[in-house]
Amino acid sequence: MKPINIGLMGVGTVGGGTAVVLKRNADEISRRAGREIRLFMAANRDLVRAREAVGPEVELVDDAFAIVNHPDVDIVVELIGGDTIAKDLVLQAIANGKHVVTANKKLLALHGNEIFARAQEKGVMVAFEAAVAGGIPIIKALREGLSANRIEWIAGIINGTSNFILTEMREKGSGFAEVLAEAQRLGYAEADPTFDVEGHDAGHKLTIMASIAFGIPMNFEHCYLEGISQLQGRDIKYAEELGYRVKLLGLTRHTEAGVELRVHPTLIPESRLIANVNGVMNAVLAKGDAIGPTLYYGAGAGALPTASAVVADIVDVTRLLTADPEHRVPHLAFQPDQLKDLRILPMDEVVSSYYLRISASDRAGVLAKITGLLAENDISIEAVIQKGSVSDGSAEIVLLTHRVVEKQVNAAIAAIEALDSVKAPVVRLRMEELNG
Ligand SMILES: NC(=O)C1=CN([C@@H]2O[C@H](COP(=O)(O)OP(=O)(O)OC[C@H]3O[C@@H](n4cnc5c(N)ncnc54)[C@H](O)[C@@H]3O)[C@@H](O)[C@H]2O)C=CC1
Ligand SMILES: N[C@@H](CC=O)C(=O)O
Ligand code: NA
Repeated sequence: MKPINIGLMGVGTVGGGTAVVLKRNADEISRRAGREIRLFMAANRDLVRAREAVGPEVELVDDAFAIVNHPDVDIVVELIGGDTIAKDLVLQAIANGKHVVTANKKLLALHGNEIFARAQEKGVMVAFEAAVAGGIPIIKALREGLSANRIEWIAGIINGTSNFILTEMREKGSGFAEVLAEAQRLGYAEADPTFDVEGHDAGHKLTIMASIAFGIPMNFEHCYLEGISQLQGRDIKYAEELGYRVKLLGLTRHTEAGVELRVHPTLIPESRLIANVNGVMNAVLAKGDAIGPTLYYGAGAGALPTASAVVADIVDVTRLLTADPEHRVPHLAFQPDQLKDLRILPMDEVVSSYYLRISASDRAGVLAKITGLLAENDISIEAVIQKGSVSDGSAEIVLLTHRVVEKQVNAAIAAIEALDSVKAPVVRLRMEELNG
């Protein structure tokens, strides 16, 4: 049987890793796919670096359109990133009837609705396992393994760079900028690392998972994003004293009122497995009504782990090439005409528990005033610690609340900040039990 010809666009961290895995495991891969899979052509801006990665036998070009328009390329692998040229290339590949494998979560979260519609019309596959949680086969698990379930919620540590930064800061006391530079050197970070540390990348991945889990279109524009750049070391420390770890979490939940779609630093009880996921590792907790909570763990970024997912998609697509398009697994798990446009809840309507840190004058009666304002807003307190007076005569009060709608917490914070004895903005972090 004729080999499957791969056209690789972008030979950087993930593209280079993909070339390595395709070559190193060629025998295993073709035994699984049922035919030889060969790297036929590659495109990269820097031809010298790309040549080192792909070897002498592969045709190398600097114009990726030469790949999507080449009649002998069967599967186009997009590993350039971003949503400008990558979008044009993917749409052109689809228009030319080629199957696509991509690791590009930004492209899918922002333009997936259009891309999957075009792919559907042309009867081609767009596979994207590497786009969410790197090497962890989470797309496969959500789309196929849990297809009997009504998925209730998903919570994930889905940005390796942020988790690496939080871990290094906590364990070694390293500085934020220094650890971010290390994450960039190791190839974990996005081309623009603000996407990692401000929560955008996790938001892209969460958007894709919510779409597959609940059968909704991509809704990235409604995803709430808060990253780790403003997180302070003392809050991580106080959280630990109270038995919690702080993680950048992507959380999506199907409620009667709509779908929560939010990314933010989150306190998680330290006894949970997911609270102990460190470094560049990712983990996704998915709760199905039949199976209960399930946990998926593995490397969320880096050349070879991400290539593992890219190559698995290439194998999947190869196996299904001859299948009637109607009998393939739908791109977004649900049949395309069964997607529902559910409402995404604004943050005001989200229900969570909260960590509040209040810097107040160390005077009698201040704590009573604060707890009074919380009570006025129907917020009950789970724990309080007061840190001793600091040199300027102020003290820090750290409170954990029970679950309450966010609008009420915002109202209470505004009232607390209006007190004469409160001098600085209240620090507010969300807290999730994640116990099913
Ligand atoms: N690095 C990681 O651990 C992971 C990355 N991803 C995604 O994989 C994709 C690629 O990421 P990386 O490999 O890290 O990026 P990278 O920056 O290392 O590689 C991108 C490559 O594309 C090339 N390129 C840029 N514009 C081009 C153009 N117009 N024509 C041809 N080549 C061009 C660059 O020269 C570079 O070699 C992105 O969508 C990223 O979000 C997904 C999961 C993990
Ligand atoms: N920049 C991303 C790469 C993988 O998706 C991350 O750090 O997780
Ligand atoms: Na994955």
